[in-house]
Amino acid sequence: MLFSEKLRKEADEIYQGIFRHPFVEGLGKGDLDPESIIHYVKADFEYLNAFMNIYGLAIAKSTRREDMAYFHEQIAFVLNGEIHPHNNLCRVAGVAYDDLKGFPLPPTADHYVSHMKSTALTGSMGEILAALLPCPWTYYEIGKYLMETVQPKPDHPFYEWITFYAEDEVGQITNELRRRLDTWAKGVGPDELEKAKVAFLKSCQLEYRFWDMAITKEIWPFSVEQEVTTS
Ligand SMILES: Cc1ncc(C[n+]2csc(CCO)c2C)c(N)n1
Repeated sequence: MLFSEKLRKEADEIYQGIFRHPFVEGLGKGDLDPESIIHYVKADFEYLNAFMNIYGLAIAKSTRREDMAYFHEQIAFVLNGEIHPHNNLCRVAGVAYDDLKGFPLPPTADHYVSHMKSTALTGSMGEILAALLPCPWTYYEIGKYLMETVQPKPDHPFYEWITFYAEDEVGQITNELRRRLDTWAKGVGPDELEKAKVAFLKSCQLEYRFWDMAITKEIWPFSVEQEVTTS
């Protein structure tokens, strides 16, 4: 069994929890609370900015041009592609996308980004790939799950969101990340594999919590000024 297949098996309970999460159910039913959508998009815009920073850290660690080119391509996808599902969410919530940019990350999103950043700074290439993988992989599976269970028509409120993540492009991103992780895994010992597994499972848990964060509209306990470094 490939390393990524083992990871997927270990994380199955978390994936099933994500498919049944109220936010994901709401996407399927088309009846999400606009305030939860707004909370999600505000956090996700900054999460995606941090995600691009992390790809930049991965480039800094790369020793092969081929790896640099790969991470560079991924930045372009996040920059240009992920706008579409966000625009869909904003339209349903009745808000302008520009009004949701530049907000500090709520605690869970902050934790998720910190986990990926510290892994990128201190971990091996395999650990970095493992920490990044649940991001496209859980969304691709959510997309496919909603396609199968809801079979949305173009008039479904979240048709673009669902079809965007169920599409081949996100599938290919997932498969390419898996392929790279599996190649790395073949050349390292059990201690290295264990560290990558821990990084992967933590990101899966934080994907679950990210949905929770939107439903509960999670905020910091005190409203002190917080720095936002991107816009
Ligand atoms: C919390 C959170 N997790 C995953 C995604 C989806 N996503 C983000 S970047 C990317 C491409 C990876 O190269 C994908 C599929 C999201 N938007 N927000």
